[in-house]
Amino acid sequence: MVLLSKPALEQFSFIRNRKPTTFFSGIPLIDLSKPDSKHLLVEACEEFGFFKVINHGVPMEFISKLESEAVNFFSLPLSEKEKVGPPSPFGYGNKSIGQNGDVGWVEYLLLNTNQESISQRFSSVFGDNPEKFRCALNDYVSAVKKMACEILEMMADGLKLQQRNVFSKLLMDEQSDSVFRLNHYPPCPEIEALTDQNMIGFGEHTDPQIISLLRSNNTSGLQISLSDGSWISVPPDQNSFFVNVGDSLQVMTNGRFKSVRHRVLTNSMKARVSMIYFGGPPLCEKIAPLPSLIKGKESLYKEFTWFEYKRSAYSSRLADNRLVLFERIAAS
Ligand SMILES: C=C1C[C@]23C[C@@]1(O)CC[C@H]2[C@@]12CCC[C@@](C)(C(=O)O1)[C@H]2[C@@H]3C(=O)O
Ligand SMILES: O=C(O)CCC(=O)C(=O)O
Ligand SMILES: [Fe+2]
Repeated sequence: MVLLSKPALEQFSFIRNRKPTTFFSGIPLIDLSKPDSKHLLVEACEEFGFFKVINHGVPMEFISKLESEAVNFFSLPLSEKEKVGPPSPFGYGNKSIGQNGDVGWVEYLLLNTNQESISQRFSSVFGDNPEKFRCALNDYVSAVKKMACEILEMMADGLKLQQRNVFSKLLMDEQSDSVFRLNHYPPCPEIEALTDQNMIGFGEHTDPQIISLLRSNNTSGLQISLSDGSWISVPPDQNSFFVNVGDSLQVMTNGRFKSVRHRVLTNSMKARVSMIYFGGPPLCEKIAPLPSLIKGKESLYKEFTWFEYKRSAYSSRLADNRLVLFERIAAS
């Protein structure tokens, strides 16, 4: 990324009242090796829509290999990276997020998890060994998807649902519309010194899918919003995964689980590199509250297909509440 002139800076958002970061120590910690974690997991999804996972089973080798491929890619000259951009919606993006005017201090690669299309489009930038990137991606995504399914099955158990694969089967489906994203947030010490504010790397939003699994290097920046609207900084941990409840899971649990609003502030000293797997259902899948989670209550959402939701998401701004369109108006 290149440094910007003052007028060019105006397109970015900043956070005022810059204070030294204080990290929140109350993020729920889920140990996947303990079957009893299912209760903690349900509590975490109800209170925060967010938690940290240890003993996740993803080999460190897979993580390091993909991270190093990502670092290599982002170190290429801009002209090379732009050969696989702009994202439509997949591909390399720089500062622009989505198609509707959102910008952040970030560059990224947005991919669908269909390996065929990745290899074809990316072979030019991955130079003499595109296979290496493809393998690293494949190993990582398969391991993370497995973890996502385990977590979703523990959630179903914790919710006492009869069908423990009610959520995970959507990710396991061949047609699952899952997405993978590599984000790079370069440090920007000059800009932050000039303005004495933190820049927004990735503006506030909720993830539309069912579940997102995020792994970052040891650079801070991720913040989540609590139910009172305050923002808290998540202590980075390169050995763990962070999990977000997505909008679709909020709907399927009839609002019992909350999709977490989150954002990323840039770190003025260190680059942040994150890799996120967004587990989504097939496009034709009907998303609606599960009957057993409505019992005795009102259904809070109308039924819609993932295709309908996604179409509406892609015409929204990042910070929009995308679920309002699908809420049922309570009968009075
Ligand atoms: C501004 C946008 C970017 C986004 C598509 C959208 O129109 C609204 C949702 C955004 C988001 C957030 C989570 C990850 C992501 C890939 C997704 O599925 O929805 C992004 C989309 C994107 O970056 O294209
Ligand atoms: O890069 C991060 O740490 C989070 C980014 C994010 O929330 C997203 O890509 O949806
Ligand atoms: Fe996100």
